[in-house]
Amino acid sequence: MSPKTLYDKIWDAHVAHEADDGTCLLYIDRHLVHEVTSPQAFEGLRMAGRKVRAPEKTIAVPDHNVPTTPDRVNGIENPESRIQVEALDKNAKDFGIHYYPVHDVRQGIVHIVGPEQGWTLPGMTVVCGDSHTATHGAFGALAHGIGTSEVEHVLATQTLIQKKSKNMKVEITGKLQPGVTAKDITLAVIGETGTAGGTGYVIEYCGEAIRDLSMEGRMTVCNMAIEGGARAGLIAPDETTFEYVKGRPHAPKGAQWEAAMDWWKTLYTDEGARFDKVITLRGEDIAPVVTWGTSPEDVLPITASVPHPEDFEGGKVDAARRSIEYMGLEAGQKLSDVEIDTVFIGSCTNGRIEDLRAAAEILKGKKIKDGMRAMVVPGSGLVRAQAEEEGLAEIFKDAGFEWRLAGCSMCLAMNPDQLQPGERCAATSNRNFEGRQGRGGRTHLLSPAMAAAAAITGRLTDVREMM
Ligand SMILES: CC(C)[C@H](C(=O)O)[C@@H](O)C(=O)O
Ligand code: SF4
Repeated sequence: MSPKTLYDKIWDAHVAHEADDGTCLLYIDRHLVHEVTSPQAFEGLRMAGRKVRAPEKTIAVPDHNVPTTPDRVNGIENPESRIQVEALDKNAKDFGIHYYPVHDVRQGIVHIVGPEQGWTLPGMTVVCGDSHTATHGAFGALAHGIGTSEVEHVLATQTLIQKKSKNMKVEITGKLQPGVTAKDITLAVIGETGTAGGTGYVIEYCGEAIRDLSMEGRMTVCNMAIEGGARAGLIAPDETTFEYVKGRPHAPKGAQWEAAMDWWKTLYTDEGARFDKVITLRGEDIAPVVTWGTSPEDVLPITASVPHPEDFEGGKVDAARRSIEYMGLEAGQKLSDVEIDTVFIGSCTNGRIEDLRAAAEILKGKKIKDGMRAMVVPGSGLVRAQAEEEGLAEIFKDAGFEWRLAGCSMCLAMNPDQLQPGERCAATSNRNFEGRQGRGGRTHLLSPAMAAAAAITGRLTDVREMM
């Protein structure tokens, strides 16, 4: 048998049918659902008189629209948001799927809840009507976003029509320097490949620096595969993965666990398997980074300066000029001189307990800059509870942060957590598009530790100065 990549193996194990032109019908193991991209899909089923094919493999949670203040128990004020969340409440009930409603402590961002509850397992196919489904690839699962019509198709059939992508390897060799995190890795990779570098590929991340990451760090890396244009990102499962999964509410148990492990242990890229594209970065060369523009590829070490548009080539010159103008920056200005007024710690990229620990470590015994608006939005109710138990919540509150309830929040500002025009935010999320965090708002992407450092000084700051 010819050697296979990890992606090849998972793909081959899930193809139910292959047409002559290579289009495949892929079996789907887990379907995650949130309130934004599912209402029409359920409505389609209803109109056709169909049921959800595998309700036991379908998991829903409201996250994008939910307010994160304690008064959310009184309901959602914004009518559009309320309609979407209420539709999910009703659809979950009518179709009998697993559901974590707003008042459930397990509620949170779908990509944090899935792994936390043990729904996401190695070797699975995982889909969701959401681009950051790539997160689940950290378990060695083939996980990617789908559109609303595909959501309906998966609900009805538990299959998806797909063509296979090409194989890309992103290797991070060696060790990371102090102050450098999974977020810096994933941003640095996009800085290298650009937002289109992964188009048409599924990325396998590998190398010592990836192996050394915790599961949470691996989720951060895979989360942003989509920002690099890839269909999905994945990491071969290992002891770190198995240990994380074991004992989670929906993970297999007893003999089923043993059987699962037999399959999971075969999930690696065979010696000699062929990749269509390979990128290698040295872990030692990665610095704490920050974005300066309005695309995730606009990334530089915090020690650098805002670039000059002329430094770019072709169409990028104009894009850089526009980015710098929108961001209210000046070419040549030191990034560490850029003043910020808002800090957002949260999102499916960096809203897990280790992210909160990393930020709290920097904030301990310190205060945020006068006038700064800073908030921590834990990725799930369970992350929030854990942080309270560990005393992290107190550290954040003592420093001057708002301590919120779980949801997507200011990552994309579909709920009331928004930037005002001209406000500038250091954010641990994954997209810095124009107006992403509120119309006219400006976003700098960075790691949780870097966000904490910026909250204290009031400007983009090299976290290594505070360690
Ligand atoms: C709302 C949803 C469809 C969207 C996505 O697909 O990613 C959102 O989660 C985002 O991060 O922009
Ligand atoms: S936290 Fe942000 S990136 Fe993640 S699913 Fe929610 S809106 Fe999308």
